[in-house]
Amino acid sequence: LIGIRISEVWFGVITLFPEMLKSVTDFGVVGKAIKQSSIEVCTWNPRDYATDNYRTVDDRPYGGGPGMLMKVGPLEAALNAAKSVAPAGSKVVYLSPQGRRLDQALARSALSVPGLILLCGRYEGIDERLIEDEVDEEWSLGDFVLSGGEIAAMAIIDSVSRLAPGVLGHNESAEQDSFENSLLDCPHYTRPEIYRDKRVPEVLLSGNHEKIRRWRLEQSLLRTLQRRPDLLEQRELSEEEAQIIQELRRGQLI
Ligand SMILES: NC(=O)c1ccc(NCc2cccc(O)c2)nc1
Repeated sequence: LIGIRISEVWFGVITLFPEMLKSVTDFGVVGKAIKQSSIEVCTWNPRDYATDNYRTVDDRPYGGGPGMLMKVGPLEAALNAAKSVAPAGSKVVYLSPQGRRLDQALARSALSVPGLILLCGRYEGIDERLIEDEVDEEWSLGDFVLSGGEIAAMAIIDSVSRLAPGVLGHNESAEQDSFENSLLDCPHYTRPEIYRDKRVPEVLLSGNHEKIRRWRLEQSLLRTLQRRPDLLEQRELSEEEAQIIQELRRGQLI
C-alpha cells in the first residue's frame, strides 16, 4: 500500500535528552495510542552526530556573554536525519519563549499537518541562521524560561495527540474538554454523594439530561465570566449562551 500513513499523527523530536520524552510516550492515553500505532514519536539526539572525540554539542556565542549555544553541525545533522524520514509536508517547529503562544486552536491546527519536527533548544538556544533556514514556526508554552524545549515539546505532543481521532476512548472525549469550546470547564463530582458534609448539586442526581446539560453550561459560563472574561470576548456566543450570560450579569443565576 503506497502512501497509506500508518499513524494518525507523527512527531519527530530533536533533543539532547531523548529519555525525557518517555514522560509522554510511556504513560496514559498517549502511551496507549503509541502502542496502537495511531501516534508515532521518534527522537534524534544531536550528540549522536557530534564529530569530535568529546562529542561536543555546545559552542560559544559570537559577541561573548554568558552561556553557550547549541553547536550548529550536530544540530543540523540531527535535523536532516529527522527530515529524511518525516512525512512529506511536515512542519519544523522550534520551541522557545520567542514563539507564538500555544493554545487549543493551535494544537488543533497541528492535526492538519502530516507531521511535526519539534526542535528542542538547550543552553541559550540555537544559531539564528538555522532558525531562518530550517524553522517553519516558533511556538511557546508561555512567558517563562525552561532549561530546554523538551517540556514544551511534550506539552505539544500531548495536547495535539489527544485531539487525534481514536486516541481518546469513548469514555473520555476531547469535545467536552474545557477550551475545546473555549470556555472553562464546569465543576465535576463523583462518589460519595456527601463528602466532608458537602452534597453533590441535586441537578446532577436528577437524571434529567437536559437540565444537567444546561446546568453545566451555566457553570462553565459563570466560571469563564469570573476567571477569564477575556475568553468570552473572542467567542461567538450561541443564543442560549448569550441569554445565560445576561442572566449571570444581572446576578439572577446562583
Ligand atoms: N516558554 C517556552 O515554551 C520555552 C521554550 C524553550 C525554553 N527553553 C529552551 C530555550 C530555547 C530557545 C531560547 C531560549 O531562551 C530557551 N524555555 C521556555
